[in-house]
Amino acid sequence: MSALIAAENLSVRHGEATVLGGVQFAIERGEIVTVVGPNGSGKSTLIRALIGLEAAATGAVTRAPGLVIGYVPQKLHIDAGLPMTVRRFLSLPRRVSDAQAEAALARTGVPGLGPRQLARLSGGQLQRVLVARALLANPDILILDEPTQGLDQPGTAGFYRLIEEVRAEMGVAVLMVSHDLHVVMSASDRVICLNGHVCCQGTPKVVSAAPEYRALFGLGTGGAFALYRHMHDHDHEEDEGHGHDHGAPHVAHPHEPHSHGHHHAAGCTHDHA
Ligand SMILES: Nc1ncnc2c1ncn2[C@@H]1O[C@H](COP(=O)(O)OP(=O)(O)OP(=O)(O)O)[C@@H](O)[C@H]1O
Repeated sequence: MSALIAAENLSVRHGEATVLGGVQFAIERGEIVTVVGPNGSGKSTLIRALIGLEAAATGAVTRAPGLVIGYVPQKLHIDAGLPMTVRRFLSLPRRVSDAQAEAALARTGVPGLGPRQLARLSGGQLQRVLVARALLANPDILILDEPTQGLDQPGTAGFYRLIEEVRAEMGVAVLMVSHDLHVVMSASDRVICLNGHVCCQGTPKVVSAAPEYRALFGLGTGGAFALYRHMHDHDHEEDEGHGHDHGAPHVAHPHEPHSHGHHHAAGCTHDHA
């Protein structure tokens, strides 16, 4: 299958500084891929380059012909003095019917919010409204930059469950940036660990075991890796986790779980630039 979107040896510069170098990856239809990395590692820059808001200094971004991207920005700058209902916001930039608007709100778990003022929503409600708006374009891929920033732990876990449900229902691919390592590890098919370049990428299991990842995030065996393995070994031994409700993260078992079969990761590229 050809990729929906791919970065091929992508570099991005800001002035003299190379912010991203030699980035290589591809996202296939229906995948949930998460980008992790420390502050300033180029995550937002990568997202902006993928949607065409930043130019490539070298390399290229390729998109499947006719690709529709549903973009959920990191921050929405809402002027509190400007009245704007959720319903009106959902019709920007493209007018949608009341039925379409309500269906999108219901799908993202916030039915009936249409008449509410955008500026008065809670952080979690606003995120869901942003996803609802992105889904109205019927995208092939949702791209979200730190969608759970400012949400509490249950809010974050609930948001990731929503993303998995949307993927299962609509077959949409998802690329997101996140700092919520534990949830990322349970809710992503693949993780890309970024630090100015791709340190490593692959399944959560492979990435969390990679020395590059551990050096950046300082996780021992009791961290996200153990959590991920626990959930996967006990919840669904043989499948890839598509469409499952993983529930809230819980404490890992101390015993060593047996390994199981899905090692389809790209593995780690030892390409310290
Ligand atoms: N418009 C710009 N001009 C110059 N430098 C920039 C610009 N935007 C970002 N940078 C720099 O590029 C680097 C990567 O920034 P970016 O915002 O992509 O990182 P990030 O991984 O998303 O960080 P965070 O986790 O803090 O959101 C940083 O060093 C940042 O200071």
